[in-house]
Amino acid sequence: MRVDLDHVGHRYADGPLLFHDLTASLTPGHVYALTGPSGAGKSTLLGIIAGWTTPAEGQVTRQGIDSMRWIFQNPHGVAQRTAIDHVSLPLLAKGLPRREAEEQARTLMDRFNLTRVADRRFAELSGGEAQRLMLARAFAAQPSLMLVDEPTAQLDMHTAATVSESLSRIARNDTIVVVSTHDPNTRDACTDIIDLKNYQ
Ligand SMILES: Nc1ncnc2c1ncn2[C@@H]1O[C@H](COP(=O)(O)OP(=O)(O)OP(=O)(O)O)[C@@H](O)[C@H]1O
Repeated sequence: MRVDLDHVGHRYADGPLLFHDLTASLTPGHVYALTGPSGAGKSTLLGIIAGWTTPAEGQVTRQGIDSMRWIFQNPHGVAQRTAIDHVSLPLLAKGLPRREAEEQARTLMDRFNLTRVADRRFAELSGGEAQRLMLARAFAAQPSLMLVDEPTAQLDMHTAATVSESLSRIARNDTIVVVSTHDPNTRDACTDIIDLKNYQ
């Protein structure tokens, strides 16, 4: 399972070249921070990695990527459903019996420090809890590729720190994780850094 970027660069129509000559191999077990100044093309590169945008330059090759999850800066959940329901659902969808799905969901939630709020409704969660829940839910689906766009952008510093801390623990040998971020704590929680500043 891997995504290879080979001399990738991008510009929109006749706009300026955002970045160029980016060569990198993304493999499971790593959490890649995608950093760079505002407008450098972080979200664009996430779209290129996902295969949604064709780069203006270079090649992207994907091997063994059969599922993908996006997590955006605003957590979206079902207000009246409990936190654990959100994490159990992808497990139930995979065919697990309810009891087993809930057991696995609780184990996952524990990893994201959500045990205390497992039975709370989504509407009652704090911003950091809701964002961590999005990470736990995405992991429950066991995607090969997980793309996280500015997960702490809407959070205060303390809450953001709890999300960054969870990111540091999500490296898994069956998922490639890429996180676009401005936040130095989030960057430091990742295992690798791709700084677009170096490709301008
Ligand atoms: N579909 C599009 N068509 C034309 N220009 C675009 C499109 N999407 C993004 N851009 C421009 O490309 C540049 C890079 O945008 P992008 O959102 O990838 O940057 P970013 O590094 O994620 O920025 P930020 O940190 O502010 O979120 C910006 O100038 C943006 O206005």
